[in-house]
Amino acid sequence: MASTNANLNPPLNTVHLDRWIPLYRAHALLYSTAILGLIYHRVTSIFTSPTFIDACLLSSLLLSELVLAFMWVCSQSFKWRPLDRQEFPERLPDRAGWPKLDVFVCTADPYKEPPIGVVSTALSALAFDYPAEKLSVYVSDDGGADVTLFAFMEGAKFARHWLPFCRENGVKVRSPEVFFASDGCGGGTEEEKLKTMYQTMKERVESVLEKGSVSPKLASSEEDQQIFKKWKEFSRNNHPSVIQVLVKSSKDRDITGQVMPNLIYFSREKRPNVPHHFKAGALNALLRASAVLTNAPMILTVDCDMYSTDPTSPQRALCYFLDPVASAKLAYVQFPQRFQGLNKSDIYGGELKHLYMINPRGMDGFGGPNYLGSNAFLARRALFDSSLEAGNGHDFIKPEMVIEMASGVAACNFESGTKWGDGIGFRYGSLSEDFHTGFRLQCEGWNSVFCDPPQLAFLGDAPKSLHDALSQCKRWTVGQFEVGFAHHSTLTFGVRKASLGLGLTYSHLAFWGIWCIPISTYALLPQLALVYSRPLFPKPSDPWFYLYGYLFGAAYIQDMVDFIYHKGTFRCWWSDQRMWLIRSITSFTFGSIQFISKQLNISSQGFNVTSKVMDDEQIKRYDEGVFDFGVDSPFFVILGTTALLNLCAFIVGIFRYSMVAEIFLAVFGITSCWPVYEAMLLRSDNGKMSERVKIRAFFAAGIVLAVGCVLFIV
Ligand SMILES: O=c1ccn([C@@H]2O[C@H](COP(=O)(O)OP(=O)(O)O[C@H]3O[C@H](CO)[C@@H](O)[C@H](O)[C@H]3O)[C@@H](O)[C@H]2O)c(=O)[nH]1
Ligand SMILES: [Mn+2]
Repeated sequence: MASTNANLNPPLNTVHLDRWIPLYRAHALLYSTAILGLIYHRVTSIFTSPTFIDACLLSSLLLSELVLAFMWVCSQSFKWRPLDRQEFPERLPDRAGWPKLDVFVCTADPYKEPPIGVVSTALSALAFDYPAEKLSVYVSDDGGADVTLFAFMEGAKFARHWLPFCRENGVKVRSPEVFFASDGCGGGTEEEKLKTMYQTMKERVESVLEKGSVSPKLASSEEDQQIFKKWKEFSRNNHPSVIQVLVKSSKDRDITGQVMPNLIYFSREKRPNVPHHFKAGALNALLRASAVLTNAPMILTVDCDMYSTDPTSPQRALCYFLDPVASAKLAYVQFPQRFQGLNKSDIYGGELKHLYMINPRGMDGFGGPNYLGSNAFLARRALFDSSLEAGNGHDFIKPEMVIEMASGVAACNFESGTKWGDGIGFRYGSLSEDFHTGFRLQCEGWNSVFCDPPQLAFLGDAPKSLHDALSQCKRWTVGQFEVGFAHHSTLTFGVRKASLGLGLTYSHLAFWGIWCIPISTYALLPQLALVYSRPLFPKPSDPWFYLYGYLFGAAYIQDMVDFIYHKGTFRCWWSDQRMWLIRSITSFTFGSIQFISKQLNISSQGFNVTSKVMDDEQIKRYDEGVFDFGVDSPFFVILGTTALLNLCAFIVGIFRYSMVAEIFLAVFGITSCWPVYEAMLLRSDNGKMSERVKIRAFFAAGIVLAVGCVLFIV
């Protein structure tokens, strides 16, 4: 299929179906027959099992296999009709016909997200190759931090030099932080001058960050001084809305006299005891405030660490928004999230290739990818009809009045009694507001597009410590469950309102967390069976043995081929699958527990922002590909326990030849747990596992063995 657009000749974009689809489907057919065979075998062996305990043990394996089968069925829709798209920005109409663009950069904590990094991200968007009078960059500061505002005041001054420099030298990566950390572009003395300017600004910002507040002396004007004086009474969760227009397109010029885009600092009002709904709340407040100020029909959301690496990416998005057919119900154009500085084997699977590259292509075949929170161009009208809003894009006619109006809509109680967060704007009720918002939009009949051009568009930071990576995944697990188990569930509502294919893909993501059941079972039960010599799987002489072998082998091989086909390497695939196992027994397990306690009102945890700072030693370890177990975390206790049990099973059961399947699982467990043994027994650096964690792991392993003894022997 090559669907071209009849109205436009030549088209702005084209779509092709993946050429391997027949192969995927043939394999799916074969594999599903094998799954049915396995379930049949399990059920019959349960009914013919000699004792009640045997029946229970086999039933728990059956439960695990049913979960795996459910996840497999859902995942098939990613493979059913993946799409490849191509855009032709050179065919876009004249710039005069382009819509306005508002960019939202979110930050939440100056100590976890260094302000200078946020400024660099914002500058990379400010320097987009886009008509300056149509572009506005907003930074949403949920940390309500004066140092962030200070950093942006400095950044605004720097931008006057930076934008023309990028334009004149054809710079691609327009984040100054990244540009100056690299070799630059051979821009001569001008480049040297800018580098010094940037370094000075960075040092000023960092010294303010160290001091903890901006002394009014640092402010460059009387007016700015007044602003920082007010901050004395502000705290993170108790302050009025602050809106500062730092660069004003209608008035400010860069050093070459050219028009500049708007740059606006924004921090919504926050009060204790008024729920603020984390990032979704911030985006909604900004959605309203920006409607008053600039009201661009196209919005780009980026996380503070996701800078642009291609100044022309808005033009790619336009290839869909200006296409009369594709744009009719288009809610967003999603670019992939890619990450910088991953080590060679990507030990923590930070690339998340399935999540950010493979799955969205698959969802595109059914109406579009989920919204990934960052790197997405959204149609404002899909989020809310801004013509209803007071103000409505005043282009700064009466500055004081307009700012007052914008502050009014950013008030913390503005939303009470309205449909904001439920039907309008970014959706509340899930810690994964991006997942929830995309899902609901698609259920309402909106489409999306996955735009993955050969030229990288955005680059960001992935967690580079094991604990951070697992905590982030735990938050996602809770957030996705909140969508999966909601009244408007992905499985029921999604399948009905969006489509079967899309409903299943969303369900696959929403129910990730239940992978903890099969993986934990497979990581413990066959190993106990091996220790106590009580087979759970068929012997190699039994033909059913080969069915299990096929199911395991084919799943792994398909995953590996898929990974490598999508520009991966074998080593990275190995890390990716190992991290999936690690996440399953840690993040998914704790996430599930947290979700349940939240439902039962026992406890609830908010949005724990991922830290974007690390100390030098941590960075060195990461770069060398060495795992970091250096914090006391319950995640590591579970990992230690699992590693010990697999080792123990292997040592005790190595000669039980009739239990080949169980021995294989133990060996597989040991191979996957190798970094855990190193951290427990062989290492002496600060990233090793602490004594406390080790003792707990040994203790827990002992308890599991004792329980196993009761189950298998008594
Ligand atoms: O109360 C909050 C919490 C977070 N953020 C911002 O949200 C973004 C994402 O936060 P981060 O801690 O980096 O979360 P990640 O898990 O890395 O982010 C992924 O997952 C989030 C949902 O869980 C999405 O919002 C993100 O776009 C997606 O990249 C950052 O820019 C934060 O500043 C806020 O603005 N307010
Ligand atoms: Mn992030």
